[in-house]
Amino acid sequence: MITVDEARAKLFDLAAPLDEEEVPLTEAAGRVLARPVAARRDQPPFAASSMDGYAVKTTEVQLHAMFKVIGEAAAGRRFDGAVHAGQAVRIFTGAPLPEGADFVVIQEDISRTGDLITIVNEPGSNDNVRPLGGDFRAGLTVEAPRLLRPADLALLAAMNIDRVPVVRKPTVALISTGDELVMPGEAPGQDQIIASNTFGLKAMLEESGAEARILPIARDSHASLAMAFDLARGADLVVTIGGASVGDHDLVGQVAETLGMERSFYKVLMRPGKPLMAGRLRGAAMVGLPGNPVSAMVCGHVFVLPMIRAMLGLGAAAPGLKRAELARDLPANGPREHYMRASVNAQGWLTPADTQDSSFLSILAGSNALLRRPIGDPARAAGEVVEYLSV
Ligand SMILES: Nc1nc2c(c(=O)[nH]1)N[C@H]1C(S)=C(S)[C@@H](COP(=O)(O)OP(=O)(O)OC[C@H]3O[C@@H](n4cnc5c(N)ncnc54)[C@H](O)[C@@H]3O)O[C@H]1N2
Ligand code: MOO
Repeated sequence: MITVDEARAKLFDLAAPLDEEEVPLTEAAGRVLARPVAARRDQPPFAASSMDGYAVKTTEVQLHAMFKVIGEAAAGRRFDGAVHAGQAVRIFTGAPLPEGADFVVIQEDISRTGDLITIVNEPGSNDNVRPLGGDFRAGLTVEAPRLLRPADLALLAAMNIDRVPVVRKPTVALISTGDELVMPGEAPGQDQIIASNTFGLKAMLEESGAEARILPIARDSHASLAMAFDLARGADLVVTIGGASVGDHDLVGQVAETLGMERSFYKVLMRPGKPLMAGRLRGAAMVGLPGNPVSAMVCGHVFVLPMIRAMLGLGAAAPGLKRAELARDLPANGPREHYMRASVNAQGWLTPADTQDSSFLSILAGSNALLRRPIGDPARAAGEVVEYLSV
């Protein structure tokens, strides 16, 4: 058996970064920028007023000074002409500063009678002018790879980028396997349960930028599993759930190998998640998750999400760990890396759940952390600092 880190390294070998595609700016949120893009213009493209007021010459700005208003400059409509000594142009926020003017006196500091204005309050030294290119100059680049957030989209728009090169979304085919499973909403037979893992995994994967497709449940037979693998053709990653262990009906590995799967590894020193398998099948990465619902979700966080990030060009990295103080004592850990369901409160105290059964989804859903206990971790006392993964 290999360690969690060794398994993840092997999974990264199966998860090469995908190629790029171009999408309209409106569809670029949450996507990963594939290569640097450069601003097509200066912003602002002219010296602009940052306030509503009057544009004048700095040298003439002083308390009680008087000016004649000779025109108006609004956002989108500049004043055609120049400001000379003793003159002012009515100006609004965002308007280009007229030629000859380099200061905007805000209207609160002005008294106006007809075409004449007087500065009635101390105007201060702030010129209320945004210089040309003050925000950015043409050629400024947004670097890649970068997960595009709302502020990035606003910046790209201002840069006049209407189509954005992004990394293609990894497509994932999710296959639940087992004679005991029915889909949510169906009427289960006496010995049946509802397929749950696929739904949790689909949500998890899509939150991370993949596109996941839930395939029909595969039954515990060669023919049914082979058909499911056929339906998965075209996906970048095929994820099976269940049938990974050593029972007579655990056929996933066997069937995948008959179809040509080159195995990368089987079984990891991990709890839950021991019977994890992975390989390459028909040009796609294949990951076989254990069927126990919590095991499948934990493996999703520890292995599948890092693979998705690698495919998105965000690098091959383990999920980030945070630190908290243990709220109670814990016995020594055994020979497998343990991911314990736990809750971290606002004060930073982490309480492991009393029940760690790898099939209890109610416990997982009530947790916000997976406490990571290294192989052979000694007993820990309340108050010790431990590492966890936010979930
Ligand atoms: N003799 C041994 N038995 C088992 C071992 C072992 O080492 N020796 N390992 C145990 C561990 S650990 C795990 S984890 C499970 C995983 O087994 P499989 O991957 O083969 O999973 P199944 O047997 O198909 O199912 C396990 C369990 O999960 C339920 N399940 C399966 N798929 C779904 C789904 N999509 N949604 C909800 N629930 C699902 C299934 O009904 C079973 O109850 O093996 C242990 N056994
Ligand atoms: O490895 Mo299993 O996932 O402990 O339940």
